[in-house]
Amino acid sequence: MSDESRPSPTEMPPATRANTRTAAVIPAAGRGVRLGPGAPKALRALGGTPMLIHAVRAMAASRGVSLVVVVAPPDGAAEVKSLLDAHALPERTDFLVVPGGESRQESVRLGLDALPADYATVLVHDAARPLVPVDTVDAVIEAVRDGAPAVVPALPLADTVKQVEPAAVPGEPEPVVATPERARLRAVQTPQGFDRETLVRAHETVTDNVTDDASMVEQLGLTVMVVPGHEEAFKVTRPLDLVLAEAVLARRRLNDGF
Ligand SMILES: Nc1ccn([C@@H]2O[C@H](COP(=O)(O)OP(=O)(O)OP(=O)(O)O)[C@@H](O)[C@H]2O)c(=O)n1
Ligand SMILES: C[C@](O)(CO)[C@H](O)COP(=O)(O)O
Repeated sequence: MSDESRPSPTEMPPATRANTRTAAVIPAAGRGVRLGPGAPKALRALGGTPMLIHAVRAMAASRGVSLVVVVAPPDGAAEVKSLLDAHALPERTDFLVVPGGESRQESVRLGLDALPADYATVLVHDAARPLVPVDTVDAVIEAVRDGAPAVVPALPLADTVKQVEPAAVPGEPEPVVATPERARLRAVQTPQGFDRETLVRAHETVTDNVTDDASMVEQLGLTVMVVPGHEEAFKVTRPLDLVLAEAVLARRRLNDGF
């Protein structure tokens, strides 16, 4: 629905208006094992500021997001609360901090459990994707509000992908069993956007441990829609990703003149 055809908030009946509210859940409870030893990944510095603060700002930059729920490392909720207090964040946005769980799936569920009743749209955004541009966030929200039960931002792949028979011994050559048609493949990012009831049902129904919320909705038999992702929404997973993130941030600061 375009902005012109959507009723303005004051024209909507109260129930509908309340139902358009969007909250962002940020799972930030991971250790970051693949990044190497150190503090939990979300608390590590990027351009001198914790990665989590960048991710929170990226969500709060969208005028569609009025609540951010940060899912903190299990023993780090107090530290995360202090960090949010210490950094400038938009006044129009509310913040909640809850302790996370053993898996990403559990952390997201704990974030969902903390949501007040009047949020009908939920974004789930990795703290490990600190540089997602606001246009990507807005595109995901728009597609959910237009009626999709689940929306993911995604990019076409740069590399050909092979499906293999995994080697019994790591590092040994692996036989290729298929080459999926690259034009039909997409690399999925976050924020992923959901009709809240759908995401809650997915988390209640899917018991095998999956890291991608949208794939849980697929398991319900519902269609997940894809909107264009962004190169700068990459996930900081390994050490080289942190080098790239520092470079992207430095370029932004240069372009912004500070
Ligand atoms: N128990 C967990 C595990 C992961 N996450 C979050 O899920 C997001 C995506 O996970 P990933 O990048 O894989 O982070 P880690 O699990 O920390 O990474 P690793 O597998 O390298 O330890 C991150 O923001 C991470 O903090 C979480 O909230 N709770
Ligand atoms: C949700 C996600 O970021 C989509 O690409 C991804 O599934 C997270 O996976 P990870 O195993 O936690 O890195």
